[in-house]
Amino acid sequence: MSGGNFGGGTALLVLEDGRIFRGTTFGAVGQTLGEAVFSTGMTGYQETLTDPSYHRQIVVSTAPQIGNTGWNQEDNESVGPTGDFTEAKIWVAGYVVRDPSRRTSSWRATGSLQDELVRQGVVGIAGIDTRALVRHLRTRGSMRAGVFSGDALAPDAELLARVKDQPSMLGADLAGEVSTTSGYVVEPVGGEARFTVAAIDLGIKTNTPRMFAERGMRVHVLPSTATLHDILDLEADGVFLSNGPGDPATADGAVHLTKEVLGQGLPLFGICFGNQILGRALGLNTYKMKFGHRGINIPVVEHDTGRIAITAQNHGFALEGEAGQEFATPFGRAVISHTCANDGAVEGVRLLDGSAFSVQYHPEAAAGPHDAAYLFDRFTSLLEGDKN
Ligand SMILES: NC(=O)CC[C@H](N)C(=O)O
Repeated sequence: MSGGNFGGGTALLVLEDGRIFRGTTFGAVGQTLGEAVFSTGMTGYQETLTDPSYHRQIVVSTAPQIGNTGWNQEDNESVGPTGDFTEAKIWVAGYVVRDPSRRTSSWRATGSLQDELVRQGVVGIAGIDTRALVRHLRTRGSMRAGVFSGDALAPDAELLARVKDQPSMLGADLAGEVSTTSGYVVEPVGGEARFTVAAIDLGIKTNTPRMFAERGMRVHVLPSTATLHDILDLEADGVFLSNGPGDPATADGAVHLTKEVLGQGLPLFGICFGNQILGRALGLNTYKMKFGHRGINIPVVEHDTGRIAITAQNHGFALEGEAGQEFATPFGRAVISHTCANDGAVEGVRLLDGSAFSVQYHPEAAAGPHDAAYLFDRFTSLLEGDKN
């Protein structure tokens, strides 16, 4: 299978602090704007590219060779516009790599990464010294950026002006831009549903409903605008708050809904953006991290047990708080249950009575290690009535 035709033309990556990296065209030719962030995952580029949480971000891959396994119809993490799992959108705004594979080699591949980027009009850049770029982003922090090639090329000062003209990720309200508008249902694996879960889609990854379905749950994936009435109408046994893009400080609607759900005493579980929203509903604040956590080998400590899980992560914001800190909320006492072993960032919260809990990392693990899959079992036990 051919790897596609790339590397022909000049492409520029322009950062908002004026630093410019020169490379070659990769994927679509043209212009894209977004926040430059880096991911350290050595595998799973298709899951990363299709994760709706990356909406409006230009992703830099620290893994130097990208594209070896091409593109397949199984690893998509977004749902297609018609609810079709095989026809998934690439959500990243742009893709920055060192060395794109010239050849696709996988029995699952239906095409090349290059061709899929072109088909979906996603502008990339290759031949970049990604080590230098990532060191720059670690020192200066994630920042606004643009990739330019073909007709979009212009004098540096003009490109920089375009980069600075875009809105910042701080204050960006994006969940409504990626959420399903109609809702859809994911049926339990093996027939009869043991429980019904209302999943609020703020940018949900496809593997999450699948994890519930494998545990005998019927999952109603609801739009980000869903109300408590929608949840009660379904007679849902529990509520799930998904991952998603943007600044959690803007997600007032989801925070309000979460408070209502907690007020009803319905079991609640959240992942990533969902963790930030549960935290806010419990009275915590969020902040923008310098360069965030994006990768598939990030260690997290669970304070109850001292157990460490190696986790998949993708977040640029975090909750304020200290490891093991307990605090009062209108819904009972809560605790900062998990923190990152690298930098102490908050990675989980829960109500002490066990009825609501969430994590900043990705137990659905697509891509990533499966250490944290037990959290789906914990939610299952919670729906069975066991709060521990
Ligand atoms: N993956 C996510 O849910 C990301 C949450 C949020 N947008 C952040 O960057 O922190």
